[in-house]
Amino acid sequence: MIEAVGLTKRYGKTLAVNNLSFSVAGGEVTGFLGPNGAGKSTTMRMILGLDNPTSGQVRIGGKLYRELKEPLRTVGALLDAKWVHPNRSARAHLQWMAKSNKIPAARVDEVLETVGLTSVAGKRAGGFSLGMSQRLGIAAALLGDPEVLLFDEPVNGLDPEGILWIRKFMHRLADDGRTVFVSSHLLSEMALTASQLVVIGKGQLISQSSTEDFVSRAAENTVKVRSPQLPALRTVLSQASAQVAEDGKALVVSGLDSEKIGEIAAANQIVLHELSPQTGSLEQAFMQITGDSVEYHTGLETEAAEVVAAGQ
Ligand SMILES: Nc1ncnc2c1ncn2[C@@H]1O[C@H](COP(=O)(O)OP(=O)(O)OP(=O)(O)O)[C@@H](O)[C@H]1O
Repeated sequence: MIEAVGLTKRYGKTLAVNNLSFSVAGGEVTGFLGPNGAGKSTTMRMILGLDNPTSGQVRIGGKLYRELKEPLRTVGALLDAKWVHPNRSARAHLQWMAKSNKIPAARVDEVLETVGLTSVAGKRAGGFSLGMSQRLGIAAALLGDPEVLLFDEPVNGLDPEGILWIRKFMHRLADDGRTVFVSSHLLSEMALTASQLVVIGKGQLISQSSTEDFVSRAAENTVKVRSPQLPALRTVLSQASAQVAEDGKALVVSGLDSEKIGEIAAANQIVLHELSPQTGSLEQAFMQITGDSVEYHTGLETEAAEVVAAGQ
């Protein structure tokens, strides 16, 4: 369990994190989503005691990081996968970490096995691919068998196989009952990985909810209806207080679900050729909700929104 209350971090004139409160529960993967520069890494560093909040606080299992007696046994983190001594082997790197944290040496081979690095454990970590480095970073995070795991942009730069591996691995950790908090600006990836979302923009909380709720709340849910009797259908739907727009030979209806629309059409003996709910995507929801919170507008956001809209 992670609990942030009024968490704030100021760097000179930059308010990187602004009065942020949220909580992350065990047994689920929680995504930490926000545009570039939103304050995700700063928040993660404060959770891990690597940066001090200007005000507010964040607790792990009820304790501040500095109050944890053996931090690695409570919380493990993958912040920067390339943070290893390049000439050390994977095993030597983990042995050094285990020793300095009073973790039994036998645990090293266990975590190497867990992340699938046993066969390359004796090789120089400096020669590892990004995917292997990520696995080594995850092995390090798991050394103390912690209840809480933080991953900062873990799939950045990975190939599809590496992305799939990380996604499945996170689900496994959550299924064990652990608290898994993972930051990303990749929305589609988060939709597949996380069942809960904490969304921030410009350092402030935008939303905390299930991924499902986030999408359905933000993206407009409409129903596309085609009929040879469009004018009559339009009239009866408007009378039922639906908002009706015309899109070529179809109507786009909001304010009524497809069941209700079908019933109204049947009651009025109107033939339907199509009745299809149009659900918004996570991308649309994200654009809509964080639109005003993107720190540096490049025009790409609008372009991306148009691409998403055109694909619907
Ligand atoms: N050490 C620092 N000194 C000064 N400003 C900083 C420092 N660290 C972060 N910032 C600023 O704080 C804001 C939040 O940065 P942060 O890296 O936390 O965002 P982020 O959401 O992780 O972004 P990204 O997705 O690009 O990694 C940015 O404006 C950044 O420039």
